[in-house]
Amino acid sequence: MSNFNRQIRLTSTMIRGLQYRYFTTIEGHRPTIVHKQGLDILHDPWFNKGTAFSMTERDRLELRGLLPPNVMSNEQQIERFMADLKRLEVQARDGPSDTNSLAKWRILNRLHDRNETMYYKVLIAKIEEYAPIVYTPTVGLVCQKYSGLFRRPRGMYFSAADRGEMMSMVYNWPAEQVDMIVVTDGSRILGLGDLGVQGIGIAIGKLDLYVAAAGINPQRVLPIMIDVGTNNEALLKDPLYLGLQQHRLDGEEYIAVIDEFMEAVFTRWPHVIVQFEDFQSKWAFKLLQRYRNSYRMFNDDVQGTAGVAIAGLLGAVRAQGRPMIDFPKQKIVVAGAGSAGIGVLNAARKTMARMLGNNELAFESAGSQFWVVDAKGLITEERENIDEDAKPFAKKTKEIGRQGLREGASLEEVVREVKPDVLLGLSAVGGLFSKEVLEALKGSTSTRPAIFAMSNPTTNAECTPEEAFSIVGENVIFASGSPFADVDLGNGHIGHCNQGNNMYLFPGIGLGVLLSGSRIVSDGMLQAAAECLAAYMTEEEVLKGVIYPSISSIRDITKQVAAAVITEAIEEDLAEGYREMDARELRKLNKEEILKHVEDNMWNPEYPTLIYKKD
Ligand SMILES: NC(=O)C1=CN([C@@H]2O[C@H](COP(=O)(O)OP(=O)(O)OC[C@H]3O[C@@H](n4cnc5c(N)ncnc54)[C@H](O)[C@@H]3O)[C@@H](O)[C@H]2O)C=CC1
Ligand SMILES: CC(=O)C(=O)O
Ligand SMILES: [Mg+2]
Repeated sequence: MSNFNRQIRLTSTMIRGLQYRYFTTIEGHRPTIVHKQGLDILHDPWFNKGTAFSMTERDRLELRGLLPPNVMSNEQQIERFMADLKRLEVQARDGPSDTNSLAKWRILNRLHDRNETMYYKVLIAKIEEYAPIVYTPTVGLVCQKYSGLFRRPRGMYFSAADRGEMMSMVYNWPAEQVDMIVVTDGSRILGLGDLGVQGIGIAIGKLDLYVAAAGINPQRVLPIMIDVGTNNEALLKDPLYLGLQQHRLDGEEYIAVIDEFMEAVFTRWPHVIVQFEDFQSKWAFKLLQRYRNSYRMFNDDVQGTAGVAIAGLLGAVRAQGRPMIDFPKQKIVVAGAGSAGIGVLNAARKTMARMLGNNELAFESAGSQFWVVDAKGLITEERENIDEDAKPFAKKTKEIGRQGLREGASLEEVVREVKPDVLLGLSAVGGLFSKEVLEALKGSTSTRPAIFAMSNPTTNAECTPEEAFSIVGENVIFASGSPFADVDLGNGHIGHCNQGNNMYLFPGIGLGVLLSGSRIVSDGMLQAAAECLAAYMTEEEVLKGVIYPSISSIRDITKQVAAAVITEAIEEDLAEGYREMDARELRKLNKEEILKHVEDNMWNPEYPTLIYKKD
């Protein structure tokens, strides 16, 4: 090729490259019109790009001179930010500490308050590192200290003092459209109990995952705290506590507040989805039954946790080298009969019953596979004042007599006599799976017993992976609610620590419900989400004891879960569509197209080109 021809070819390649960049800029990053300039832009976290404003944009927005002259690329900006966080890691020579984690949370939170796009860029890119900061375990610490940490409000507060006002105050929120609300009354935050108004931290953390994992637009999420008081005596006495300093409302008064809140948010945003989070068990089930057929809502602790547990339990069966259909043969001991434990028990029983033929006999037979232990020991039909929700799982006196057990038997006794395949903890009691309990589990009839220490945060885990692998054996399957590092078992063997947390489902459930346009969240949609998560793991992975995916793939898992939820909504004739895709269009899509539709609707943190126009 002559030099001339080479030159022509090079030039046309360059032009094609330029055209490509030009067109992708137009297609992918439509300019955004802003009505502010100068410092007002820099102080608005939604539009602020900090040092990444280009020179032309600085001119357009009257920013010239308000920023240091060197324009940074996105990558350089993140590098500068990370250097700050890395310095903290070097300082923490003794490993992660609460002080260190809180310092990281502060740094990230400050980034959120000045540049939201970059905050989500960092969170998505480094989700493995920062999910434990914005979510469990650090979010627990943040909630405990929230009255001191509070600087800028994030979300809305509806209090018992706002009765009669909610329908109008909901219009104080600036966004015309809200897709996702996470609401708590702060009565049971993780395993940390009643934290009152400070519980808003968990709603914020969950919504950060909605943005990072499900690509819900951060301008359309709303964390909400319903402050009906607190029964936490320390907070009631603390002069710096930010919430209502009165005991919690109860009974009809409490329900009236929640009813008013639901009516207000659904009146302003009829398409919103409301996720109930960390309500004490006493109310979790009642509110779920009250609203689930009339509002687009679900309870994450009851329903999200159940789906994640089912996926893990099915994974454990596969890890034993058995087909999933053998699930109904598993003997399962559950420690904890609160919202999470009972949610898991109901879902696991239904799953087993379906596998056994889906009739009354199958349902009865499935029930006999569970032994439930709460703070008073084994629950049997002899239990006085038994909770209605726990009643279906109370053991028959005759049956447990044959097993050498009795009402109130200790967890250790139950594990020793039952020799279960699975020991699952949702008790909020750190260390409940003591040396004695784990020793008893060594007698399990399973080739590969599974331990789910699902309580949060880390200090509330029923046992650590080190304890599980060292006491029960290297073959054990282990999952915990909060993240733990894998365990080096020596000889090149690694004991894998799975994170069994509802974060693998709630973002996909929310996104799927949103895009399907279904007016309710049906059991079938939740089941489809759980099955999708279970099927995500390959045979090779589960045989290695890996029953949940790595959090680094959470955006992909969420996409798949959302697609499964939409597909089920279509099958159940519940899909009504959302925005430009109505129900008729949605029904025409095949599997691949549904996945693409989900992906196309996931928000990505990219700086838009800003153009100024006078108001
Ligand atoms: N990994 C995950 O995705 C999730 C984990 N959780 C965790 O589950 C835990 C429990 O949540 P809820 O059910 O809402 O709480 P809850 O307080 O309503 O229930 C706790 C249950 O544990 C029982 N319990 C207390 N002491 C016990 C003991 N010594 N032995 C056996 N049982 C005992 C209680 O009697 C009660 O039935 C929390 O730590 C929470 O963080 C909850 C939802 C999701
Ligand atoms: C993970 C979660 O939802 C909980 O611990 O309550
Ligand atoms: Mg929760």
